[in-house]
Amino acid sequence: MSHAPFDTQAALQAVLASWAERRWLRPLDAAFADFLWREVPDAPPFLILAAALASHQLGRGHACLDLAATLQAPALALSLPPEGEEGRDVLATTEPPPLPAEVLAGWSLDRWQAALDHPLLVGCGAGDTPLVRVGPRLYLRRYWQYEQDVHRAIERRLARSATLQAALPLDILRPILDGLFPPAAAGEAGASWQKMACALAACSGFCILTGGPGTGKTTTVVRLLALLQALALAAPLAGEPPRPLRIRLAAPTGKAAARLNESIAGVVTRLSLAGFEQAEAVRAAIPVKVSTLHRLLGNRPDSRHFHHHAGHPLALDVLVIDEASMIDLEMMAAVLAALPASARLILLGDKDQLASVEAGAVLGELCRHARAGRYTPATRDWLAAASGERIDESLVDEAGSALAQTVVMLRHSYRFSAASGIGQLAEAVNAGDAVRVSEVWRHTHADLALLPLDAADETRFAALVIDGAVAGPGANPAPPAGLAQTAFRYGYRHYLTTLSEARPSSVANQNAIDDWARRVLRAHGQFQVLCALRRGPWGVASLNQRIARVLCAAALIPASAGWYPGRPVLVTRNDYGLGLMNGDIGITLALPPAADQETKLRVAFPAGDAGQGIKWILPSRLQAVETAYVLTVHKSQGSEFGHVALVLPATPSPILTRELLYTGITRARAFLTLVMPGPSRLLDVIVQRQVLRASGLLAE
Ligand SMILES: Nc1ncnc2c1ncn2[C@@H]1O[C@H](COP(=O)(O)OP(=O)(O)OP(=O)(O)O)[C@@H](O)[C@H]1O
Repeated sequence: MSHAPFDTQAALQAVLASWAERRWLRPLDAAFADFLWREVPDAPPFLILAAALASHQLGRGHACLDLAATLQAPALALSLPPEGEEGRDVLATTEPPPLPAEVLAGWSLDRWQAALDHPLLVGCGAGDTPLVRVGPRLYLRRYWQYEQDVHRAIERRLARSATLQAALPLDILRPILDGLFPPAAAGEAGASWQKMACALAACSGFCILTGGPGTGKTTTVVRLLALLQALALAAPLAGEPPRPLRIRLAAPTGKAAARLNESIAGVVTRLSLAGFEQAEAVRAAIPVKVSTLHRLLGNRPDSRHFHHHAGHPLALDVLVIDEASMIDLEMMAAVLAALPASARLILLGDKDQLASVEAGAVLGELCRHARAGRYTPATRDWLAAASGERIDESLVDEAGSALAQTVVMLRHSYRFSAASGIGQLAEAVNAGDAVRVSEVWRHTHADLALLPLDAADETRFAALVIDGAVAGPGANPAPPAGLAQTAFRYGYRHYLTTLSEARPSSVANQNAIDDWARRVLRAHGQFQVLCALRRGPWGVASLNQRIARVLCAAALIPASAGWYPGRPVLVTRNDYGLGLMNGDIGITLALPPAADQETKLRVAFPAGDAGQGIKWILPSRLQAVETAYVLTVHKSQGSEFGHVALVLPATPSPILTRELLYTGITRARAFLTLVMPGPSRLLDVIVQRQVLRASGLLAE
């Protein structure tokens, strides 16, 4: 009996066709396979299979196909069958397609790699083959190139560290650092890491500050920018007059840019620069405007290319990118290409969050060893002299890479105290520790609730979405009276009543109208339902409809479909014409009628780049929006809300991973309700499942 009954062109074409028909593969993946077969009719079937799967993996965020992982656990590595189709036959009339495990049965890594040995189609480096194989990783050429470009560009920047360090005399650096981190703050847990981060970043062309929510990434980067400006103003390069550095702040999405825009001005204003020689000049030289990466690079309509690139670099000295976990490989390559060789790149982000949905989990990959530190003895000693802080010996490693010397993980959360349920839960989930997760639920926390919810339990569902209420049998545990802080536990009633009660009576005063929109948007930010999946009864589509019905039945909104006042919408595609970015959230408002006119519906969006402004858009101009009573955790990245109700599905799915749960939990600023329609052991399964993105960024 043949081990591989699918190893003929006809058999494999039938497999790929059946997968494409079921949407297990994207039309693009199947078309790629067809193209290769047309171009090279004698290509081995398992080469074509690998090519189609490499394309499929790209669609799932992997930079390449990991052949070894695919052979070891095909369903897990490929996430096939996809979400919602596990274990059931959706189209009962047709024969179920063969599973990847059946197709790959009997194949070894050696044999698969040998099948890929085809010089016309698969190369092993530079060349013009459509595919590139590096060991067990198979790439589409473009993504191999991006990975190479990113790898090399980072190495080049890291190579400047020694020169930068040598050019930075400690007698200049140390007093500035001590001024930015006065001893009182240095005594607190975590402050020393912030100080060390500034020291390391000051002498590197590339650095990463990673840390969970509220660990002080923004605070630290503002101090770092003050340090860099103070150095530039005090000790200019030989022969040059002192000039402030040209610094730009950016974020991958409009939402993330808007959030940093909101916070950074306050942090800069509050920054204590007592004792600084040119304090106000330093402060004035720290920018407070944040743009999206697309805007910074100058996107060109209908093109993958940007206005700024290696041949036309950005005119800047320092680029800070916040929420860097959302940068995909292609964007990272574009950013690095457009940066002048002398510019510094500083990435801020939470390495444990979900990565971009596009291919490449760049930040996660670069921070793979951040927890372990891996600082060399030389770094330890230099840091001790530069900052007065000592690294714990467990984080020292003689063999630490150049990259490890410029990655700093901030380890203390200033937002969540040691007693915070959200903080403890996030940590336990992040550590993949199911026992600690159940331990968290055994205690009472003022900021955490667990709500088991039956699909048919309309009353409790309504209480949650309208008033943020968590009550009834099984709701665990109710905060004791002394701890209850109901003030922040809003539901959607909060923004909907702000909408009706704060509405100006006349359209004449634009300031009053804008102010009303700002209040509604702020109130809306106090509560958000999140979920994991798109499909099924606990997916985004059904939950959105269900919530609209509940709010309509409570007379909080006038309709549950179409455009109506109160409808929150999420932008799902960048629209440069309207200045809206994928992920932006707006609220539909009925403007008060001007004389003789009808009420006009407009959607109010925070203007983002312009700070506190409001953008008013006619609903009919919004081509790519969805109702946003519920967001997927993926879409919620880069946003935070006062109270988050995180709804898990009733059954496991490959989408449910530790990173997803962690990202969902950490979207909550003040209160988290975890809604569990399924058994509590589902949490254990999720906590133990990690996203492993195939990549070779650190593999060289
Ligand atoms: N060294 C410190 N001492 C005291 N408070 C601090 C310190 N660093 C940060 N904070 C406070 O902790 C809070 C969170 O800080 P910050 O916003 O800088 O964190 P972040 O990591 O950028 O947060 P986010 O997860 O929202 O991006 C702020 O209120 C800030 O003032």
